[in-house]
Amino acid sequence: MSELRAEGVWAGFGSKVVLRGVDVVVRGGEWVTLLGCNGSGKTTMLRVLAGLHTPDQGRVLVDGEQLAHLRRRAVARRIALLPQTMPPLSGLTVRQLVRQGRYAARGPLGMLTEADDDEVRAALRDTGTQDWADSPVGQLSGGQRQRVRLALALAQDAPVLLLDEPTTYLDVRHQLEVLDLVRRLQHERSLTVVAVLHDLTQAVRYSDRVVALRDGRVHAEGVPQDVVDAALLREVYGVRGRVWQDELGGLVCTFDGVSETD
Ligand SMILES: Nc1ncnc2c1ncn2[C@@H]1O[C@H](COP(=O)(O)OP(=O)(O)OP(=O)(O)O)[C@@H](O)[C@H]1O
Repeated sequence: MSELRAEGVWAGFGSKVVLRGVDVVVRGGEWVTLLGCNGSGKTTMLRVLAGLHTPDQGRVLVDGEQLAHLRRRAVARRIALLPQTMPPLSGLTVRQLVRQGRYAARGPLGMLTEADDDEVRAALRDTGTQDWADSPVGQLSGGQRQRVRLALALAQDAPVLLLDEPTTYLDVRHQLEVLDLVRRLQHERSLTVVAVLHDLTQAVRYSDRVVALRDGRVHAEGVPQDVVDAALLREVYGVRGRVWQDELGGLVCTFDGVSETD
């Protein structure tokens, strides 16, 4: 199980400061969800955690090793990222694309072995994408493509999985299927998961802990039941709403409107 730790991270784009001294600890095997309104820095934080965006100050450690001291491939063996957007997928078939996940771990000149193909098959099977293995990715629907992209990240077989809005484009059934799948893999493969989710009910249901960002700082963190409340809706999202427990014990958020105070 891998622990991911960000210490005092400041990061941005040129003179634009996005993250202002963020500390986040994700313990091995834990699922932490980053919350926050549009533009609050969630994607930037995920990219910092993936070693793809270099902080201006502070550092990120995976199992006590600084990402900045690891080679790109060594990072890829430890951390896989499902990004929010991907470049156009050209004419690759689903299998060819998912095999790219193995090259991320092996290097572009590395030969793929039977064991690599087993990983690819497992990723296709686990995401329910094996029926499209020989179809061009470009011919799939947005939701089907999203599941293929998850397969690509899983094929990397890294102990840390970072997911930037993994349920985008998915209908509600496939949203739950993907989140259930990630939770199953979290337990079966002892994955450490950091996700960005916009649906608060889902965030509460699937996360061990949540970290809410506001103006580039950690505004609140903890177990979801402690953190997600009406004050968080107002302070972090600027909406009036209620958070209540349904008869099955799950937290549900109901929104009444945009807050006048924020
Ligand atoms: N490449 C870039 N160049 C300049 N500014 C950027 C760039 N990428 C993001 N930003 C800015 O950084 C801030 C944080 O963006 P980020 O994508 O991290 O937010 P987010 O919380 O993930 O938002 P969303 O919920 O909309 O995905 C925003 O103000 C955004 O405009």
